[in-house]
Amino acid sequence: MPACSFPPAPDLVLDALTLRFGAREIFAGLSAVLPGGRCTVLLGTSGVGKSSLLRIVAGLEQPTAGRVTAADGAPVRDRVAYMGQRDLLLPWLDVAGNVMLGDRLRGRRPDRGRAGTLLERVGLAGRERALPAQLSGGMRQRVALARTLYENRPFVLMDEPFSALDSATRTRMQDLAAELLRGRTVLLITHDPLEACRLGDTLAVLSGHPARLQERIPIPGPTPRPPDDPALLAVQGRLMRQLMTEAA
Ligand SMILES: Nc1ncnc2c1ncn2[C@@H]1O[C@H](COP(=O)(O)OP(=O)(O)OP(=O)(O)O)[C@@H](O)[C@H]1O
Repeated sequence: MPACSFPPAPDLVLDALTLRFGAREIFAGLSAVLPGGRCTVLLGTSGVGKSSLLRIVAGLEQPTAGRVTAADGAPVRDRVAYMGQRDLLLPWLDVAGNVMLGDRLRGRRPDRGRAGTLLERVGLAGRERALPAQLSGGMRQRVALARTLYENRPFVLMDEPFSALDSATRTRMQDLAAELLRGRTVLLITHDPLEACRLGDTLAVLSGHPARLQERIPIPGPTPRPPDDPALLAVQGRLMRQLMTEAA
């Protein structure tokens, strides 16, 4: 799979998004631009509204008000690859079938070769015929990652995509994602400050009730950053302080 088979993806524009569940306002009038071809990492305390925001961008949740558009004016929804917190693998399809599910749903001919290459890259070569029930949680998450990468979309939305992985596998999968998602507009949720600083071009913290996006933190230099990169270490300390203040 090429790192990016189209020009850098456009900005995503979040325009005055409001979300209410009953009387509870999760966020109100939230606006932001997610820079095109860049990875924005979204952090914040549990329950603040990160997944809801991601689902709105994915078109899976309707905001109470506001809208999400792409800077090129074309519709967003059919250009999105979404990887949720739950792997959403279909239990009756084998691993390769799950990776190629999108093509099957769209009535397109699946590309077995590309699915196989991606499964190899996520460390699951030889498991193409396994059923999801025969896999560990971390393996299932890597199948979901392969499926997301297989989709080859300009907008990629990922909700804690590496949470079930041991730290060595997690680091390898972060490297793979950074390589294969280069040039796409990515919004990635994580609770892991190191992961945020390895992968993010920009960090955004969502906090408060209703939630607001705090001042964004840019990190210079290409991703994935090595864990001892000086730019990473400087921002990680600042980020930790901010997250601890928000959680207090
Ligand atoms: N369909 C729903 N109906 C009612 N309330 C909901 C619904 N979905 C989410 N919520 C509430 O909205 C708030 C934000 O949830 P959300 O899952 O977006 O948080 P989060 O920041 O992603 O949390 P976490 O980090 O734990 O995944 C929570 O209080 C949650 O209970």
